[in-house]
Parts: sequence; structure tokens; C-alpha cells
Amino acid sequence: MKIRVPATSANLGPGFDSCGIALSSYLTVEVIGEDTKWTIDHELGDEIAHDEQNLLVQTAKKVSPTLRPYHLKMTSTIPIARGLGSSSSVIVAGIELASRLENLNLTERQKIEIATAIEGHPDNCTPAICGDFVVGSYYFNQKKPTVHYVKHYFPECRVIAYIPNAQVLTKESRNVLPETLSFAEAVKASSIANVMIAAILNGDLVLAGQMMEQDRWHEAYREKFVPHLATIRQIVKRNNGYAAFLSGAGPTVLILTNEEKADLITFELEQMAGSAQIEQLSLDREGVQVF
Ligand SMILES: Nc1ncnc2c1ncn2[C@@H]1O[C@H](COP(=O)(O)OP(=O)(O)O)[C@@H](O)[C@H]1O
Ligand SMILES: N[C@@H](CCOP(=O)(O)O)C(=O)O
Repeated sequence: MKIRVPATSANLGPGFDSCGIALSSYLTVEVIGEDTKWTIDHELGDEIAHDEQNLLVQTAKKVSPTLRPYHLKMTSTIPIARGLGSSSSVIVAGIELASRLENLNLTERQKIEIATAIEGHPDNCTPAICGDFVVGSYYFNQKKPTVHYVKHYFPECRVIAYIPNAQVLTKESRNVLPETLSFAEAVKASSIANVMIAAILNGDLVLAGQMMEQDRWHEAYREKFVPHLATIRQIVKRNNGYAAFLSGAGPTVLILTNEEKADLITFELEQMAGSAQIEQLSLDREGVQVF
């Protein structure tokens, strides 16, 4: 059995902790067989555990504490701690692994509720599970954790990821956010997000892109992690791309454009100073898959 989970880009600018898209870069977990202890073969670096300390196993055991140990193989093209949902991909894979190995037959909703409770926000794990574009909310209703989510088709476009060669942990990037926002500022920020979502549903990426660049929830506070954002926005504007915004908690910047502009924008991004990988991706429409 092989489990494949897509990368995700959360927020899309103003959809903070709520909107996300799934992308064509993947984490894959292959089950080799039962074993006397958990072993995970991978080449993802020293910081990623090869034993039951790995987030994958920790998650699977949260779902099913009596799960017996397995020998697994993990591969991933999702860069770690760059704002492309690497932690979410592992959590979603862990939930799927437990569900399959223990024949739990978890529903999509159950998987989403577990993943959201672990992550604390649904914007990465919902598209990782459902694919495409998902808008979600997570709050406590009379102390009961409540998740609502809607999947919708995201208009066809080219996605370019500018991925700096430096990690920013989501936790670190959330620590710089303010604890409160004025009522007037929150009204403005949510109206921008609402128009962005409505424009996406209408297939209007020009308007959606304008809104994506008007976030008032988080990007300004995270500026120090993304000194490259302003230059990238100039490149995108000059070439009539749709938008550039912080992917998740950063430091990756995601660029949306139509097909004709993708190569030119990529070329100009490659000329920028600084050390980064630039990848052309597409939307993943399916979410987690089991082969
Ligand atoms: N393949 C993996 N296996 C185990 N843990 C992982 C893997 N990928 C990421 N993680 C965990 O997730 C952390 C990064 O998560 P986070 O800071 O939320 O960044 P991201 O934006 O990539 O999700 C890593 O430090 C590591 O603890
Ligand atoms: N809404 C979250 C999204 C974090 O995404 P990640 O890919 O950086 O883990 C936030 O902006 O903190």
C-alpha cells in the first residue's frame, strides 16, 4: 500500500487560517510490512526521525493507540518548514495509515476533524485531504470543536513557488502575529477575504488576485521572514500575473499567473538575488490517494 498526500498553500493572502489549495508536489508513504518496531526509511535529513518519534507514527498512534509497528518508506518533494504544508502532509498520511491498517474506514469529515484538531487550523489539511480549493473554519461551539468546510474548483492557472533556501517554522511565524485586531480592521480584512473567495467561485482570477495582495490579517507582521515579497510582487505586476502572496506561514511566495506569462515570470524570478528554488506547479484536484 502507498499513501500519497499533496503539498498545500494556505491563506491565499486574506483567507488566513481558512483558505487553502492543494499542489502537485507530494509526500508518499509506502508500507513495506509489519515489524517488531517502527522503522521509517527516508532521505529527508537528520531532523526527521526514523522511528516512532516521527510525526507520521505519532499521528497514526493518536488515531489508533494499539496500532502494531510497521516498516515504512517515506519520500517527499515537499520542502520542510517553507510554508507548503509539509507537517500537514505527514499528519494526513498518518491518519490515512491508521485508518487503512486498522480498517477504521474513516470518512473524509472524520479525517478532517482529526487533522484540524492536531494542526489547530483547517487551511492546510482540508485541501491535503480533499484536493483543489477548500475554505474551512474551526472554532469551539460550547466547548465542542467544530469544523465546517467547502471544497470548490479553483480556476485553471499556473502556480509558481519561490522557495527560499531557509526554513521558517510555522510556530515561529505565528508568534509574531498580534493577539487582537480592531473591529474596523477585522471588518475590512474579512470583506477583502470574502471578495477573494467570491471571485474564485466566479472564475475571476484577476479580481481574486487583487484581493490576494490586500491581506490585512498576517502578511505585514511576517515581513521580516519574506523580504523578497515586494520584489516578487513587482515582477508579477510588470508581467500581468494574477498575484503573489505568502504561502502559509512563509517563507515561500506563491505566484499565480496564466500560462503565457509563466515562463517569463519564472525567468525573472531566477534573476533575483538570494538563494531560492523556483518551481512551476499545478493544482492537485484529488487530495490524499491510496494505491
Ligand atoms: N516528512 C516528515 N516526517 C516527519 N515530520 C515532518 C516531515 N515533514 C515535516 N515534518 C515536521 O513538520 C515540521 C515543519 O512543520 P511547519 O513548521 O508547520 O512547516 P510547513 O510549512 O512545512 O508545514 C518539521 O520541523 C517536522 O517536525
Ligand atoms: N494559516 C497558517 C498556515 C500555515 O501553513 P504552513 O504551510 O506554513 O504550515 C498560518 O499562516 O500560520
